Amino acid sequence: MSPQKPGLHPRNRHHGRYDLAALCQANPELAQFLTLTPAGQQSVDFANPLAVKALNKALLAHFYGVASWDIPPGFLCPPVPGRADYIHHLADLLGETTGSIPTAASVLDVGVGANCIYPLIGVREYGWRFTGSETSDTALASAQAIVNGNPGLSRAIRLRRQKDPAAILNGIIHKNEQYDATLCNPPFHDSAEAAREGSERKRRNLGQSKHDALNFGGQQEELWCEGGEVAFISKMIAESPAFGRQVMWFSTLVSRGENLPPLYRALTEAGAVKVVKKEMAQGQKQSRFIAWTFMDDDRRRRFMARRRQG
Ligand SMILES: C[S@@+](CC[C@H](N)C(=O)[O-])C[C@H]1O[C@@H](n2cnc3c(N)ncnc32)[C@H](O)[C@@H]1O
Repeated sequence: MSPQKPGLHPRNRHHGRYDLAALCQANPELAQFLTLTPAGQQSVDFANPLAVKALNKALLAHFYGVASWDIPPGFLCPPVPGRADYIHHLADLLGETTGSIPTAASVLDVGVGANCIYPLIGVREYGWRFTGSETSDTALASAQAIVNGNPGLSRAIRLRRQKDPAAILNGIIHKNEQYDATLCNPPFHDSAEAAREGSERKRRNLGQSKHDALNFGGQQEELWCEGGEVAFISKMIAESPAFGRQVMWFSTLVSRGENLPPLYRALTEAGAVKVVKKEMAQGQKQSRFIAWTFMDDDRRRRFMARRRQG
C-alpha cells in the first residue's frame, strides 16, 4: 500500500491509502503490477515505470472519469496527487476574490505536456475550461489524442502550439481573450546534462533499470531549458504585464525554494500589484507555486463580476 500522504490539500482526493481493488477495477492492467510489501501489505511496484503508468491510468479513470489516457514512451508520467494539489490551491486563490470558487473559470496551462494532466483534473474537479500551450509537436499530439479520446473534453480543452520556443505567453494569449488564471509546471533543469542526471538520480532512488529510465524518465526537452526554471519563469514574468488586464492571476510552480528571491525581484520590476506563494507537500516532497496579479482587489472583483455576467 502507498504510505499516508500528509500535507495534501483538504479537497485532494488522494489522502490516505489507495483502494487497490477499486483501482484494478478501473484499470485491470494494474493487477499484474501488484506486489507485497515486507509487512505483507498489497502495493504497486513503484520501481516499474509500466506499473506507475498503469496506476496513473487507474487513478484518472476512477477519480476523474478519464477513460482513455496514454503517453508516448519517454514522456513525463505525472504524480497525480501532487498535480491535483496545484489545481485545488489555485481554486482557493480564485475563490478568495468573491468568496466562492468559480465554476466557469478559464485557465491557461503553459506547457500542457503529453499527459495533459492539469486540464484533465481542472475540468473534472471544477468544470473549468482550459487552453493548453506546448512547443513539442509530439507532446501536443499526445495531449490532443487524450482530449479526443474522452467524450466532452474537446468542448472544455483547446490546445495551441507555441511556435516560438523563446516565448511563453506571447503568441498564445490572443487579443480580447481573458483568463482567470494561468498555471505552469516549467522545465526546471538548466541543461540537458542536468536533466539526464536528475532522471538518473530518480531512477536509482526507485531501483529502476537503465532501460526503464530511458523509456519513462521524461524527455530531456520537457525537463530543461537554457537558464533553468529561473530563466523560464523570469521570461514569463517579463511578458506578463502586457496581459495584466486580460489575466487575473499568473502562476507557476517553482521547484527550488532558493530560486524564489530572483523571481520576487523580477516581479517587483514588472510592477506586480500582489504576489502570493502557496506551499504544498506530498509526503516528503515539498513544492510551491507563486502567483501574481496586476489587478488590485477592486479590479479583480470587477473582472470576475464581468466574466460571470458572460
Ligand atoms: C515539466 S513539463 C510539464 C508537463 C505537464 N504540464 C506536467 O505537469 O506533467 C514542461 C512542458 O513545457 C513544454 N514547454 C517548454 N517550453 C515551452 C514554451 N515556451 N511554451 C509552452 N510549452 C513549453 C515542454 O515541452 C514540456 O512539455
